[in-house]
Amino acid sequence: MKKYTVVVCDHIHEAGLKMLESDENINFIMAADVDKKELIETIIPTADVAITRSSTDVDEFFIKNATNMKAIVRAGVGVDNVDIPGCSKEGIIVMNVPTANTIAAVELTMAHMLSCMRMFPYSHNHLKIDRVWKREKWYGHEMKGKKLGVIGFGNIGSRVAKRAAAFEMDIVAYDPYIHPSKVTDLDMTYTKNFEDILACDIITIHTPKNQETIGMIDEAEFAKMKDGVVVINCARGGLYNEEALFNNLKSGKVRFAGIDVFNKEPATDHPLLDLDNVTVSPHLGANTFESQYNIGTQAAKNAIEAAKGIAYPNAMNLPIDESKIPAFVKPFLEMGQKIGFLESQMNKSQIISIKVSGYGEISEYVDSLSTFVAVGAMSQNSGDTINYVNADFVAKEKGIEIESESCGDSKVFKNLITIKLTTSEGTTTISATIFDDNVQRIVAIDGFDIEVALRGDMVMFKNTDVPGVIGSVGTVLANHNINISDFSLARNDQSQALAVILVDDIVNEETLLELSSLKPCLGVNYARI
Ligand SMILES: NC(=O)c1ccc[n+]([C@@H]2O[C@H](COP(=O)([O-])OP(=O)(O)OC[C@H]3O[C@@H](n4cnc5c(N)ncnc54)[C@H](O)[C@@H]3O)[C@@H](O)[C@H]2O)c1
Ligand SMILES: O=C(O)[C@H](O)COP(=O)(O)O
Repeated sequence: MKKYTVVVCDHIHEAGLKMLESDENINFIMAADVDKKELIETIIPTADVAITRSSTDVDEFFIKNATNMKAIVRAGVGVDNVDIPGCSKEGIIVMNVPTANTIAAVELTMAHMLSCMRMFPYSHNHLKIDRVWKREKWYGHEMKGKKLGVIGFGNIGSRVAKRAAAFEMDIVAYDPYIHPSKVTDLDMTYTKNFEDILACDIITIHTPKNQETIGMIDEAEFAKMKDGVVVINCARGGLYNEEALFNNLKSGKVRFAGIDVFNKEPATDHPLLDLDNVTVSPHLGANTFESQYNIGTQAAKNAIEAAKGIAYPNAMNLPIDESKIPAFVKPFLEMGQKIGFLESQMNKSQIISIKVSGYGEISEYVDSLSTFVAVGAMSQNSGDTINYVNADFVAKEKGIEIESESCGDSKVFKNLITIKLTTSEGTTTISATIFDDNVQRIVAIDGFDIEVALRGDMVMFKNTDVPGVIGSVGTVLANHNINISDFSLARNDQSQALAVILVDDIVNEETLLELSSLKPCLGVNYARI
């Protein structure tokens, strides 16, 4: 029985571990407490799938050692510590578990907000640790009537806003990537002007960490804030420049900050910890029993499915999200891959370019289609190492140009794809469609209108259009004991003919040579689909 190795690199809920343990196809290794260098050097090379969290960086070192890896499941949301392009290059699919910890992070954000407004941890410690009862020291501020600036109105930001609205706060949201109605439908203010956020009483950030958002709030932004502003970060360390945050907390410009995440974690020696106007937590946004149960079980399920090649839920680097494509597209993708494979066999030399054109509704999906065609075309030379994740990278590395074009409607077919493969020795162009009964059909090869199925062993015989050719070709094949299952013929206006012959047996070199030595022959190609 085939066994797949799933390595768990960080702690996940026991229920998830049990799922892995009880699957008979899974060889499961719990490596959360293994030193990271040892993990990567000795265990990662054996893994088909790895489950990670923010404590395991999937960086160049990790990827270099992930020689057997098919997929990585990030048991949580943030993938800022996963080198996604690096994984794509090696054909590793990256998945996350996007919404399972949303509520946990939302509620921790509210906890920090309330703590900052009432200095709660400090009054708590004053009484509990120092045993001082000094109520006049701990005047807080109310949330009601204050302006809350929410940066990033996704799963977490939008829910923080709803909870803050229940505290009767005025919400201003900044998120250029959503439709404003997502905010205005909730009777909140949507702004495209970042300064509106900087003018708020409390600012909370909920964006991913990427090149655009790192240091999004720096000295210049702090300078524009209200004196006595409160800032919260339960998203990712570094979204507020930490040095600027420290300076502005120290000066009192920022009255209080609630911080769950740090640029470098673990952060036990961070300067922010020396200040007495911050509430801090050690990256606890996802740490509730409910959320960890949900994440652990979903991550385990996804890892098992990915290991077995069944599904890749929430894959971030596949060319297409299968759950979002209409059913009619899938057979075209499959057929595109087959045609890429066929053309690369018809024209066995260095591939220079691949051009994919789509007519009809399929034209909206030509980009995804071109990836599938590239997988088919390159698999002839690259075998197992080519897949949908790395095809575009490998093509680029090999200097293969991939082009896709969306054309209008086809004059004849509801949907039509045309794939042109250019190699150092010539060009092959095939057009194909899917008939209503879901049958894949080639409808043209190199300018010949010919209807052919895409299957099995195919001999393409091109000749000058003179009498007797069909008989001669049939005789050669019969002499070699090769049975013909289908014979299609087309002619062009240059007195040439093309026969596509589907045969039941493998055609060897000797037979192909004999065919090409027939007098009217202009070329013979053979492909196995
Ligand atoms: N502290 C924790 O333990 C914890 C837990 C869960 C999530 N997170 C982090 O919280 C953040 C938000 O997670 P989510 O689940 O809400 O993600 P999400 O993808 O649902 O929402 C992110 C939102 O940010 C917006 N955005 C992106 N770039 C932006 C920009 N430049 N300016 C303004 N808005 C921008 C996006 O349009 C999106 O609406 C992520 O960084 C995630 O890693 C932290
Ligand atoms: O992005 C996330 O999902 C959170 O930051 C949680 O990270 P963690 O899984 O390392 O706790």
